[in-house]
Amino acid sequence: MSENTSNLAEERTAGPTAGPVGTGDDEPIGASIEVPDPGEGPGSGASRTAIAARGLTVSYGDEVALRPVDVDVPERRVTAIIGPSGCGKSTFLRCINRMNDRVDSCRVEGELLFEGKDVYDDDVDPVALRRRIGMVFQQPNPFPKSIYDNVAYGLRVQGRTDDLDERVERALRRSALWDEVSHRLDESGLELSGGQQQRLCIARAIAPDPDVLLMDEPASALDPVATSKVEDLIADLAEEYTVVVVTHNMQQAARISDETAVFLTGGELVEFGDTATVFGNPESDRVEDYITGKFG
Ligand SMILES: Nc1ncnc2c1ncn2[C@@H]1O[C@H](COP(=O)(O)OP(=O)(O)OP(=O)(O)O)[C@@H](O)[C@H]1O
Repeated sequence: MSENTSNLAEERTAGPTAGPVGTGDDEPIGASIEVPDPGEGPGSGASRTAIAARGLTVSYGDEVALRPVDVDVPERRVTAIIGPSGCGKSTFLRCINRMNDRVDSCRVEGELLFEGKDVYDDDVDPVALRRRIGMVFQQPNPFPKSIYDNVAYGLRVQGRTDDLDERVERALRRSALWDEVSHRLDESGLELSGGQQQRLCIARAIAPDPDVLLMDEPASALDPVATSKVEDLIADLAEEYTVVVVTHNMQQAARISDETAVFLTGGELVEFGDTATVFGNPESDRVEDYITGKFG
């Protein structure tokens, strides 16, 4: 994993993290969710904590969006965040790399620790933080630049232009896009299909080699084939990165994640645990009602 978090305060770099954040409608809840066996999953095995919330509370003006949240997100695993519309999933995700800083009315209390350091400490540079915690949004949002320049963007901003070709190729291979674009790297990223654009955005996010990848409904704007490719990719990425993914789609959460956090109305984290247990044998009756479609 990476060097000490103290460099969060030292770097002055920009990452390609900005972009539209979409919100979608809840997808219909399927009658049956295939539950993996406990211990199965993309990144099975003991893992240390990468991100921890301690009494994390978030309000927009007078409206409380997250009630005190305590959670430990393990390193190099896929953690899914599920829950009904408006329960604070995106708010939680955006706390992790301080995207909420951009919202004037947003007030954050409590602690959000990344490798033990509170990301809201005064000496943390949010831009340096976002270099280590990349983000992918619901709507694919490539820059109006070539495929190559999209992937190279964050590296160039950081002045890391040595071995640029190799780094771009590696990110595109890691995103399962290289074979489809290697012969047309000079073409605009906007000319790719929606699913390819989303994998390009993933390549752009991982090219600067972050530790964490935050994904806000990364497949909800995609067709089933493209969704399946992105799901496969998410599982692969957990070999190298800590992945936190917000999804409305419970089947998807069950398929791709090792851990699942269930937020319910009012911004309450009601259950967090390994995905097989959360879906197969939840502790909370409210969570059981939610995942079986009795409300939500
Ligand atoms: N920029 C904002 N300004 C004011 N209120 C906001 C803002 N963003 C979110 N909220 C409010 O905070 C609450 C949580 O919203 P959030 O987008 O985090 O929920 P969500 O679970 O991700 O919803 P969805 O599944 O619909 O995307 C909602 O009541 C929402 O209206």
